[in-house]
Amino acid sequence: MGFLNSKRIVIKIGSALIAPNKKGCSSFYLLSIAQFIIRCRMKGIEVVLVSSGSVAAGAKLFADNVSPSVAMKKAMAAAGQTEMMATWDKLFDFPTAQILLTHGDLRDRERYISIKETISCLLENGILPILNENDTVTTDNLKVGDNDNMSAMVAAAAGADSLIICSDVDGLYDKNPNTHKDAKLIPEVAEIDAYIYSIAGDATSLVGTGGMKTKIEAAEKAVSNGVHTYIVNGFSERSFNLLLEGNNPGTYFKPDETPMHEHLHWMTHTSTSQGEVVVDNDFSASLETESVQLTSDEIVSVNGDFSPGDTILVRTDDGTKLAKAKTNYGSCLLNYIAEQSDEMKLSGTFNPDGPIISEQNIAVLEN
Ligand SMILES: Nc1ncnc2c1ncn2[C@@H]1O[C@H](COP(=O)(O)OP(=O)(O)O)[C@@H](O)[C@H]1O
Ligand SMILES: N[C@@H](CCC(=O)OP(=O)(O)O)C(=O)O
Repeated sequence: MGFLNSKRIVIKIGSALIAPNKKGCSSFYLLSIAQFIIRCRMKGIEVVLVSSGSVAAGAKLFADNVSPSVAMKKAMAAAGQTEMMATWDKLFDFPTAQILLTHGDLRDRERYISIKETISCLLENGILPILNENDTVTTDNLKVGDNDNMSAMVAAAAGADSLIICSDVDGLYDKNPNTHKDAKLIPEVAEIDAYIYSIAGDATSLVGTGGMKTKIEAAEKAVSNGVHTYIVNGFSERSFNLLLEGNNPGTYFKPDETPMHEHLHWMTHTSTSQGEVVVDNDFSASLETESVQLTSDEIVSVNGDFSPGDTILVRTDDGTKLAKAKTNYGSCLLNYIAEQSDEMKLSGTFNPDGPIISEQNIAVLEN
């Protein structure tokens, strides 16, 4: 089992564990989680914490909080975040650090590198990084939206070997255990396929976001990065004891044997496309070969506004998503290339500064 051999882990804690029933923060469940973190560190395992709960923690401060507006939820997050950090902080006798992120930060390569470097520097200095989404400044376009997916992105940024997602149930069941008494726990998932997604439902608790669906999305991101991934019951101290004994307390997702290269993983699972290039079937066919190169004669059209270095989606006219790639050209120049005469495009030689996308920067998507 992978966990005990880990050098660095990410542990994600859901809202229900921090602020059960939206009545402010409670250390009731956090005590055994903090003990686990301390014991990991004593074993030499570096720990990064992704903690939800700011909205749930702040809710009690707002009079009419039954169906809060978006603005009120952001205010709850701002108020609850300080209480949540203070609650964690008093459980440790080593320093903690707060990192608040949006998807806008994670999908920008420079800011992503900065996050990576900060996390590593904190760990090297014995400080526990505690991350959450910066709910107050997010917009629909900028947010990850749930901390399950964010924890997988953080696991990649941190270069973690294991991701432990602590929830309010024992793991992934063949159906929602809160609504089906006969639901059975699935101890191990070797491959995340359509069946696994079909059994993963939404949250049914008062405070959770995303339910099992976002945990499966997170697991998919993590295993493709070679990360041992677990969904465990964070209410139970037993889960943490079992992990520390090298056993699986919930559902274990086996990591891919050949993890994606770091940059390709970031492009596929963290970055979002700033625009798209529609290509012909010759390019689709070339994806099956050893040397993939997009030439000007294979471009059908260019959509969106992007700059050199941005991530773009490469797709066919019928909408099939072929690849995500880092473009060496901006949309203006690619539009110009796409509009050239057939003779010029046929030569495929409009290449003043090298290839349109470089082979090592193409992440082929599975359809
Ligand atoms: N197949 C399933 N197995 C386990 N839980 C499921 C399943 N489908 C839906 N769920 C729901 O997912 C919930 C956990 O997700 P969520 O409430 O978002 O928790 P968290 O706050 O820990 O992220 C469970 O309480 C359960 O109601
Ligand atoms: N950023 C939000 C948490 C969002 C979220 O994913 O919540 P959860 O499903 O409880 O992990 C908060 O701090 O309230």
